[in-house]
Amino acid sequence: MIQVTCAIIIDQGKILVAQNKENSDHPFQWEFPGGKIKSGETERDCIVREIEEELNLTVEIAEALIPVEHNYEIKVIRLIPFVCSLVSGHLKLNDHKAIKWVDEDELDKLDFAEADRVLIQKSENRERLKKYLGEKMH
Ligand SMILES: Nc1nc2c([nH]c(=O)n2[C@@H]2O[C@H](COP(=O)(O)OP(=O)(O)OP(=O)(O)O)[C@@H](O)[C@H]2O)c(=O)[nH]1
Repeated sequence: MIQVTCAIIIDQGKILVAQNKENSDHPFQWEFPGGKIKSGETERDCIVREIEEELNLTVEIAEALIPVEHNYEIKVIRLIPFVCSLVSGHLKLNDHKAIKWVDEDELDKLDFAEADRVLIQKSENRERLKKYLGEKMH
């Protein structure tokens, strides 16, 4: 099983979602940015590193959400989510086709990678997310 962290970055009540490139495993689908945990690395170190690498942003972890496991047949992943706030940085798209900031109700309309859909549909994750939405985190 591949261990993958992802960041649900919330700023001013909106959530950052990232679109995969055409040549990725899930072309044009949306996901939360992140990536595979390197050996010897903590989950928390991994997500902060990945967001720097992929988006050139520094984030701070607010809370861990509940991980989900998903079998894509070609691979099984454990997706480990963290709610994060923005600290600094100028956004660069180093890995993705696009990003956008969405409201919570838009999450259900996006064409997400399957693991991400399971993640956001989990009622406990949804409940935990709500407390960061509609308010500024700083
Ligand atoms: N980052 C990320 N990957 C996800 C999500 N959902 C999901 O199914 N995945 C899958 O999990 C795997 C993560 O791999 P990755 O390519 O993002 O990780 P990485 O940056 O460490 O990869 P690399 O160093 O091998 O290029 C991919 O197969 C990706 O399709 C998600 O929300 N975020």
